[in-house]
Amino acid sequence: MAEEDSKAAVEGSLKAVQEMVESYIWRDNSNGYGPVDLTVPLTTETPVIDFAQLISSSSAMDDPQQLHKLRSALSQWRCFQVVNHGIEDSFLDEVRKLSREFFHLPMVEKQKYARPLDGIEGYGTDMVLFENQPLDWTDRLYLLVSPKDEQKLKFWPENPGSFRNMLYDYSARLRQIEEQLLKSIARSLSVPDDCFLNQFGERQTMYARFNYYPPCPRPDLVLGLKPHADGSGITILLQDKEVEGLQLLKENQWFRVPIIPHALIVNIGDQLEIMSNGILKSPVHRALTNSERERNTLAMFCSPDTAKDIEPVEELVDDERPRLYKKVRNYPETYFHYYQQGKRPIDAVRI
Ligand SMILES: O=C(O)CCC(=O)C(=O)O
Ligand SMILES: [Fe+2]
Repeated sequence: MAEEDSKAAVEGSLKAVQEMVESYIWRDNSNGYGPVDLTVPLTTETPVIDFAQLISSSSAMDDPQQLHKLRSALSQWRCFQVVNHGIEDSFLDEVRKLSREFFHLPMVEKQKYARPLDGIEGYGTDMVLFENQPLDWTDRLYLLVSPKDEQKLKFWPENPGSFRNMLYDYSARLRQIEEQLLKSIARSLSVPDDCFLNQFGERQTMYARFNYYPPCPRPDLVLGLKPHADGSGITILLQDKEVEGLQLLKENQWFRVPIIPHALIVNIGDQLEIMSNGILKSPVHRALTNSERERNTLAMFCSPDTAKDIEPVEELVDDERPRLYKKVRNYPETYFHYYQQGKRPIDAVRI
């Protein structure tokens, strides 16, 4: 190769790397969520709900105090941490260990479960749908867990060996917690216990998203996960036990969510916002990166059956509070489209 040509080739590839790096930089252009900020306050008051006490308050012996606590957690933070949920600490540690082991496998092994270009399930990075889309500094494994007959096992890792069983067990345990929470949330709003669950239907969906954030040299410029609210009904998140990273937007200010090692974080998704006629709101949140340590989290998205219409429950619509959202079916479809543009999908279904 002539000297000039090889110089051009080097410059070309440097430019390509430069462009790649640029595409990870979070630019706060039009959406107003602000720049990456590593110094925001820690939320000392993120509500903590004792699940065992909450459940006993949903039985005949009603305990209004727990329901009030839940109601105020939801209206102030739109999110809470659940302790005493009945899942053993050792099992949660096992879930974390297996997910870390998966992401540490050689790329050729992980590629066996790679997400196809036109699909959403499998192992991979952000779907790039638009020019200038800021990329998330993360690898993910995204799997549909329910309904069972729609699982695509070809994307479910067989390595580590107990990964699949772990996911079966974990999702079954979470399903029970989810159903109890939806009943308690309904009760805290003084509407019939089953009104949200009925809209979720017999074939409600559950997706697991394993998030792996590798160490990033510029946590001040690059986000692990850009600001978003979840498109689920509710999301149950297992945070990393040691490395913090989740931030929550409350009244236009970002707060760091503290680690409670064996708690589950629950947040409202857009579809429960719709069903509650906006009395509940889905919180905007984002994940930061860390320059020294990787971070692993597992989000379980629990949502209504995509073949069913969802809409505000009638008990929460009246003359004083008119209906605020349209009837929608298959909300996740709308969601993905808007999400990747950094827009709020919920705005598309407001009346
Ligand atoms: O990793 C986190 O802390 C947040 C994950 C999350 O928000 C999501 O997967 O939707
Ligand atoms: Fe999220």
